[in-house]
Amino acid sequence: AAQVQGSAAKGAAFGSVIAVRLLPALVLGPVAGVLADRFDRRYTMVICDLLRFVLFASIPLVALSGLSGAVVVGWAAIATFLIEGVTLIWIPAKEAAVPNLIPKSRLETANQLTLITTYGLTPVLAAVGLSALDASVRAVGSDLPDWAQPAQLALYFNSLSRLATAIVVFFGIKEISATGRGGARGPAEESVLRQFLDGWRFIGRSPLVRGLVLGIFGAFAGGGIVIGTARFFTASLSAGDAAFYLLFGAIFVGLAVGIGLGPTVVRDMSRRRWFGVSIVLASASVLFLAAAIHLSMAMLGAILVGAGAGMAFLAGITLLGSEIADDVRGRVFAVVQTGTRLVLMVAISLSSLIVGVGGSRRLNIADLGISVSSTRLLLLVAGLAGIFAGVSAFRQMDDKPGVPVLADLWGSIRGRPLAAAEPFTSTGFFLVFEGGEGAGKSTQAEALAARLREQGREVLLTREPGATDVGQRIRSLVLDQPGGPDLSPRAEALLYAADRAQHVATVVRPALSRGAVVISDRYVDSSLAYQGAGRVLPSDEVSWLSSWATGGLKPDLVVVLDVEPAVGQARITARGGDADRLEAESNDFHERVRLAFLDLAAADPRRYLVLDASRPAEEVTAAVAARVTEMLAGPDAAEHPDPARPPDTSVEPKLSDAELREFARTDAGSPPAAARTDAGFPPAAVRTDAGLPPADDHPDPAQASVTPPRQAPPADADRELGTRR
Ligand SMILES: Nc1ncnc2c1ncn2[C@@H]1O[C@H](COP(=O)(O)OP(=O)(O)OP(=O)(O)O)[C@@H](O)[C@H]1O
Ligand SMILES: Cc1cn([C@H]2C[C@H](O)[C@@H](COP(=O)(O)O)O2)c(=O)[nH]c1=O
Repeated sequence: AAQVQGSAAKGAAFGSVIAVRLLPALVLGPVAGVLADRFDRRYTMVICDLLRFVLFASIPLVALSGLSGAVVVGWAAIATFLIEGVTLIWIPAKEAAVPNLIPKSRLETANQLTLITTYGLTPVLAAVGLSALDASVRAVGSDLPDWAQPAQLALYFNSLSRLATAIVVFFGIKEISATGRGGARGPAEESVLRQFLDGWRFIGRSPLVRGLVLGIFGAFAGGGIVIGTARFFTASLSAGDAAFYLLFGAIFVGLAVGIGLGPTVVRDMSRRRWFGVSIVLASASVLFLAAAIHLSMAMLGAILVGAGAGMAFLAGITLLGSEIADDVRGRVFAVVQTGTRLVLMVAISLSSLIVGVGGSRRLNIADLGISVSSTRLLLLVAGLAGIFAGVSAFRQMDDKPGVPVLADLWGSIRGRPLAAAEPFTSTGFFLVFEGGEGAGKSTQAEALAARLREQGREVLLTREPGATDVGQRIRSLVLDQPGGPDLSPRAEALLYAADRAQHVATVVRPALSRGAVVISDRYVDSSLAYQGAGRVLPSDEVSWLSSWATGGLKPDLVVVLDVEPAVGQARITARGGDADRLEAESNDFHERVRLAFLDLAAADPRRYLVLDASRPAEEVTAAVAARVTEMLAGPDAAEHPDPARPPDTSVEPKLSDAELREFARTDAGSPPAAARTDAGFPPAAVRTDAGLPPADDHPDPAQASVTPPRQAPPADADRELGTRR
């Protein structure tokens, strides 16, 4: 088509070639999915294979029949077209059946095997086998009968391989009928049209599927552009055909590496996240290709493109297989299959047309005479579009909102993926006071609690360690001295984490679920500062431990009361009593602790308020109250205009139970914007950390009592921890 003279004719020729290649996919693709979901998949596969057996065999047989060359070629084209069509029906039936035969945990390994054999081993074996056949047939002599020509033999082989598959599937894998959408159920009751429309509706409605489809199409579009521009690209490197094949080979090496080693490298990383990250990797590598000035750079880029695409492909089909219900799986696979063909063909054809026409242009920018190649521009656009698709897919599918992706990836590679926030719905506000010894945390926490109660809010004043029965025992283990246990830093970190886990599960979460304002004297940052910076344990490990203990619960606001250790120490001495194990640590230790608090605050200024705690207590209280009032009024002020009235939990959650359940099944990664928690805003709105809480995670407010650490709780509804000293 590209060689046709005249741009209009060229365009028409291109259009027809694309149309002919895509017609079977366009016509049969949508129906294929309905067939896979409507009928017994085993019979569908067997019938398709028998048809392919006949069609493949017919090509050489017609050639032998003595009909004219035009008829032979014409039939070969028609048969190929029909084979393509039948294959389009066979693939979704097979793809939708596989997840029913394999345990979910082994699906990825099965997909690895399928992809490596389909795209790696089998084509190579076929090429080697065919050339061996060709060589041995030629060795026999030139006067071979027509039926024994290598191409004819290859077609008979194809034909027989379909017959073999049909026999194996029919007699050997009867489970295909017994599981999932099997023949026992017979054709579905809805009409084909209805099923077809339902399939599309499902894809449009489900963020997971939308994300997958978007990501896969984006990746294929990028891949198509890379293939379409490859020859021009090697020319722009002043390299010849050999370089073109080298780059092509590099992409396949990358694919094999991605598919073969990807899961071993990322280990337990969420597959939803891995999918998005892989697409971004592939697309960023396309950008790298666009900028390559040497063949070695291009080779590296091509390997990375392949690796990213291979990982995305593997993650994508595994997610499709494992997360999509059996009754729509065939239709989803069919859409993906049809769409990818379409996107790939259009991307290859259009990109080669554009770069063919565009060539290389010399732009005179400020007399610099810069040469801009349309190939590279196109690669640039493809890379950017791919990154956009990857990021969008990631956002749609993310099942760990709030967990930083690079840290999560790194944790996964090291074998310690970060935990997703625990499912949880909150209408409350969580505030933490942090700081060194004697900074005034208890003083400020009590003052704030009193103010908020005056406004009619339910306030829970609590602390770490020691807010629960278990916590009190832990507190005396970690802090009592002399005569206390000689704790190692790790044991100390684990004890604080255990106290926190109990505290969050039995005190903090229940109160937040009720809509209370929870004020805690110390929380996670104390572990990061004392065990991390103070005891010099790796802070990411301490952070992981705390995040695991709390199920990812983050405060809405952390107030860091900053004071020089000497000043705090003087206040404690003035207060009287013996220094505990940590108070008795060196000045250097307490300096490290102080700097750690300041570093934590600097890294996330929206969630922290750092105050100079050497100022008079009342000034500090006023500053805290101003920030808290602003946050509590925040974007939700209109929702709870009367501060004397606690938030109306009867309107929460905003989604019905059924919607929440659906949401949790298909979209646990994307809580509605109003319900997000990680950034701290909106404080008084519903907080769902990860979609639907399991049934027993809805604590009964009546039972969600706080165990007082030192004295009985006051009789009123607000529960308070006793004064500590
Ligand atoms: N801004 C302030 N200026 C002077 N003294 C203060 C100030 N805030 C608190 N104090 C006093 O300092 C002492 C320690 O205060 P507080 O118990 O509130 O500190 P803390 O940070 O909770 O201590 P700890 O680290 O032991 O938990 C108390 O006697 C308190 O009255
Ligand atoms: C939560 C937490 C606390 N610590 C240390 C900090 C203090 O020295 C004590 C608690 O005493 P306080 O008088 O109640 O402030 O424990 C820690 O090292 N790690 C933590 O996670």
